[in-house]
Amino acid sequence: MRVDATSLPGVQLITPVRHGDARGFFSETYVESRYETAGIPVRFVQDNHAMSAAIGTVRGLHWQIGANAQDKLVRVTRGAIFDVAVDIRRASPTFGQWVGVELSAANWSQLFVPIGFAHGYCTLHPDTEVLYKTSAVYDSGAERSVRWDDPAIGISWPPVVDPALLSNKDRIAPLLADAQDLF
Ligand SMILES: Cc1cn([C@H]2C[C@H](O)[C@@H](COP(=O)(O)OP(=O)(O)O[C@H]3O[C@H](C)C(=O)[C@H](O)[C@H]3O)O2)c(=O)[nH]c1=O
Repeated sequence: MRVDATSLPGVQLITPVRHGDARGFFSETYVESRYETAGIPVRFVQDNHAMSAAIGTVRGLHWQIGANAQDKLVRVTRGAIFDVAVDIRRASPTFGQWVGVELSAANWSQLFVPIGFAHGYCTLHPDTEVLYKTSAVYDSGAERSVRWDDPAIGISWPPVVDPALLSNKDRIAPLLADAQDLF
């Protein structure tokens, strides 16, 4: 398993080993003890699976607050995404800064997004499937969001987001300056 730091301390890129043979491959995509050793001492309690049919689908930027704040471990099993984490901890020296990485079925990489970061992605292929673990369960009342294209954050999204396919919730998300319940 390879672990790489990103430009945002705490946000890590993990690439598990894929054992290939004439049939295909086998991969241990999560082993708690191995991830603890890698600096991800998190107990995950929920698995999510999202499929997006269209290229240029944007989901995010989201987080949960309070007891339902979530660490996330994100991977792609079909297609590809540009996966983004944004530091929303007001006291952080990197507040408002973002990091983006391509996660794909081809590169098999995972992104660890700790509590304190907003998360979002855009799809780079049709029928992209994203699987991710969270360290707290879903609570719609604890969900908060900020606009994916807020100029104050300035994420360099790939051209596929022109036009972006958005949920109604994401279409009306607030700017960072107006967002509620940052960390
Ligand atoms: C997140 C979530 C959603 N849902 C239900 C609620 C809606 O009926 C439906 C779609 O929810 P939503 O539009 O919030 O899904 P996304 O836009 O993909 O939201 C996710 O987007 C970004 C990328 C994230 O990191 C979060 O995990 C999450 O906010 O699934 C559930 O039942 N459980 C859940 O954990």
